[in-house]
Parts: sequence; structure tokens; C-alpha cells
Amino acid sequence: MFSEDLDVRITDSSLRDGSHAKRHQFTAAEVEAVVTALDAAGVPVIEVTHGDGLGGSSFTYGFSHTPEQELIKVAVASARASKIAFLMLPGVGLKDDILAAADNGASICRIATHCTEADISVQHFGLARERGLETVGFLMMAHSSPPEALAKQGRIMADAGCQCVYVVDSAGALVLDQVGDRVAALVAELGDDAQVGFHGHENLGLGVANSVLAARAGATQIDGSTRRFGAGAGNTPVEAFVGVCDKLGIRTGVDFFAIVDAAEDVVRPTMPDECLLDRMALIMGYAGVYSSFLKHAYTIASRYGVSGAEILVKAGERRLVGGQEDQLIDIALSLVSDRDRVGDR
Ligand SMILES: CC[C@H](O)CC(=O)C(=O)O
Ligand SMILES: [Mn+2]
Repeated sequence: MFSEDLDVRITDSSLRDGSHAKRHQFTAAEVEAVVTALDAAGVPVIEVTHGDGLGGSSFTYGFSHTPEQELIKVAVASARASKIAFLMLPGVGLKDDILAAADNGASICRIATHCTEADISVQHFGLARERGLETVGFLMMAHSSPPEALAKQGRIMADAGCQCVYVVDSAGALVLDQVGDRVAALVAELGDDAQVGFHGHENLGLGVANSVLAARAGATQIDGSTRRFGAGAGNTPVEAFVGVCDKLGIRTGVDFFAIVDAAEDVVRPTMPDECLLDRMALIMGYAGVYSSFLKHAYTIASRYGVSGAEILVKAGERRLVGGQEDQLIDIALSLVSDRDRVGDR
């Protein structure tokens, strides 16, 4: 599926996972600048979509500054060698959105489901393959399922036409061997039927280490974001991962010095803030909370005058999954009523 000169193929998610951190405000000029720089550094795949995937621009998830199909067109026009990928969550986006992205020149379709719900992706993989797209499946919140259960879900995706099933550590909650064990279970289940990938978040500071263990366990596609530009504390930093891979003899095809320059000179200026390993991000990793809830938790905490950290701890206890952003409001209201009850005594 990709050049034999690579041991792992990197997908940069700054222009999709970073969209969460930027509250979906990417402009066409920013996408052009980032794609041009990443392409020149040799990044083989660049993902461009609203943070919540095709169709994500909405009241619930946050409206995009620029329609994502426009951004996809700009990305395709700016890339010389990189392939442009897009993400879609069945039910957030529609099948027509996949066809529009393909018409706009994107060539890799990534379908994401909660890690126990792979069966809702079947028709989307079928459509994407029919349309000639390369396919990737995302099993999100993978920390919440044991390796064997994840492997069974991966089998559903592969049988539907998915060419690479990802272990997606949405909460940045997986620790070292927990990644290796999940990747190994998928590799054993899928054999030659599909590749295995890993998508990490930095909430416990393990993005690079977890990605190396994923590669050692047989993952051949690894996600990251340049300058960690992603939800929560961000994703595996591509530039650090490339540097580590160079030292370990893992071939990524990405030029270390060029990607370091791109991170500092091109990606950083598009970021509202650095993605930090701060209290809120650490709690997400520790409590197993979906990274894309971070900005919502900040907004809701300030609207209801409650602690964002407490919202996240309770979100972890409730085992919320992607799409349940509105439950953060419910948690905030329960914190307000607990506080009022104590005040009444
Ligand atoms: C809302 C989709 C989500 O951000 C996908 C992803 O990157 C993850 O689960 O980590
Ligand atoms: Mn992510």
C-alpha cells in the first residue's frame, strides 16, 4: 500500500485533530501553508477535516471558520507528494460527504467509531472502496476495551473493506505495553487482511514511547501532529517521533530538520496556544476522557462557574464516549446543585 522504503507511514493530523485545539477556525491560507511545509518535509499523509470529522461543523461540536470541503480542496492543491486524508464519524457525517471529499481530491477515507461499535462503519468502507479510496478504520477510546475485544472489532472493519485498523488512544490513557498488546492482538487477528495503525495523545506524556511500542508490535501506520497540535495535550509530536525513529533505524521518509523547522516556523504560528500537559490534560489521560472534550469542558466550566477538572473526573467515571459532549453540561449542572445543597445547610 505504500513505498517499501518505509517501515512506518506517518499521517499528520494537525489539520484535523488540531482543529479541536483551534476550535475549528482554520483558514484556507493556514491550510495551504501547513500542507506546503509538511509536504516539503516528506510527510506522506496529511489529514484535513473538522476536528469531529466530515459534517462536524455544528452547534454541538463547534462551527468551522471555513467549510472543510474548501479546506480539503486547498490541501489537495498545495500537496505535491503527500496524500490528503479525511476523517468521518458515521452519523456525524453522511455518505455524500465522503463522495464530496473524494471529488475534491482527497484519497484516504478514515472512518471512526467507538471501539465497540465497528459495525456502524460497514457501509462506509464499502462505499469508500467502491469510490477507489484507500481506507483506514479508527477504533476510538481503545483503552476501554481489552486486546481480544478490540481485535474482534478490527475484524469487522477489515471484512468491510478497511485496509488499516487503528488503535486510537483518544484519551491518551494507554500506557506502554497496553498499546503493544492491543496492536499485537490486531496484527494476529488481521494477518495480511489489513494493516494496523496507532493514534496517540500526549495526556500522560507517552505519545512517542507508545508509538514506538506500537511500531515494534507490528503497526505500520502511525499518526502524530506536528508541534503536538491536537486535542487534549495534543498528539504524538511528529518531529520528535521522526527523530526517535531515525535513531532507532525505523524508516519514516520524513526529513527531521525540515519537520523541526515546519513545526516552529509554520505550524506554531497557526496555533492559538501550545498544547500543554497541564492539569486538565493530565486528568483526561488519568481518568480516560476523550481528548476532544477539553475545550468543551473549559467553556462549560466557565459558563456554570464550576471546576473544569471536576467535570473531567466525572466524565471519566461516567465513561462518556465521543458524541456525548452534552453530558458535560449535565455534569456541570449536577456540580452546581451539589454546591447549592451544601450552601443551603
Ligand atoms: C471526534 C473524533 C476524534 O477526535 C478522533 C480522534 O482523533 C480520537 O479519537 O483521538
Ligand atoms: Mn485524536
